[in-house]
Amino acid sequence: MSLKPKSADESKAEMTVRMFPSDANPAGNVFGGEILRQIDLIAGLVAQRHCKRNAVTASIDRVNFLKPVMVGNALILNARLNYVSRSSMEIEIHVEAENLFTGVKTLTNTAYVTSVALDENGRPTDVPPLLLVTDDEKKRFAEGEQRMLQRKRERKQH
Ligand SMILES: CC(=O)SCCNC(=O)CCNC(=O)[C@H](O)C(C)(C)COP(=O)(O)OP(=O)(O)OC[C@H]1O[C@@H](n2cnc3c(N)ncnc32)[C@H](O)[C@@H]1OP(=O)(O)O
Repeated sequence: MSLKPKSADESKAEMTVRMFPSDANPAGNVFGGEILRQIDLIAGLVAQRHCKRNAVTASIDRVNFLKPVMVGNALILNARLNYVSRSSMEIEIHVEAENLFTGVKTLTNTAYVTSVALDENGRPTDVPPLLLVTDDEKKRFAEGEQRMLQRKRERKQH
């Protein structure tokens, strides 16, 4: 039975978390690994909202650390699906740090996560197609497809 297409708006997510001293690296700003953890968390949430199944992270790539995040900042993560193939889903994540004293928000990170939906036996399984409505959604999908093909080429080289 073919799965009903779903829009990216149905699964998109925003998450805000406060950064504490326990999230810091020895230099005093937020540890990159903590930001990656939050990226992985929100990507998994978006993927499972879309496929309504267990989904695992297959890759996290093109992670940019553009500016440092300070302890005390709120970390605001926005994530949405760009592209889906048979069992894999590409999620784009943008991270901003909000200075809670000034309200100034700074784009600090961008990343792509690929999640793969698994069936009851832990094998990759079909996900609903992505419903593409706007020109922006069609552009994101086409670019996501190119990145997926590039990832496949790179995996073959390993
Ligand atoms: C949210 C979490 O914390 S999960 C924990 C961390 N993640 C994990 O433990 C996942 C460990 N990895 C795995 O279990 C496996 O490698 C899987 C499930 C990701 C892929 O399994 P494979 O047996 O390689 O499956 P297969 O080769 O059929 O590929 C399935 C799909 O995954 C995609 N895929 C596989 N490996 C990767 C990768 N490294 N990067 C991106 N996509 C990938 C394939 O392109 C394919 O996509 P498609 O079905 O849309 O065409």
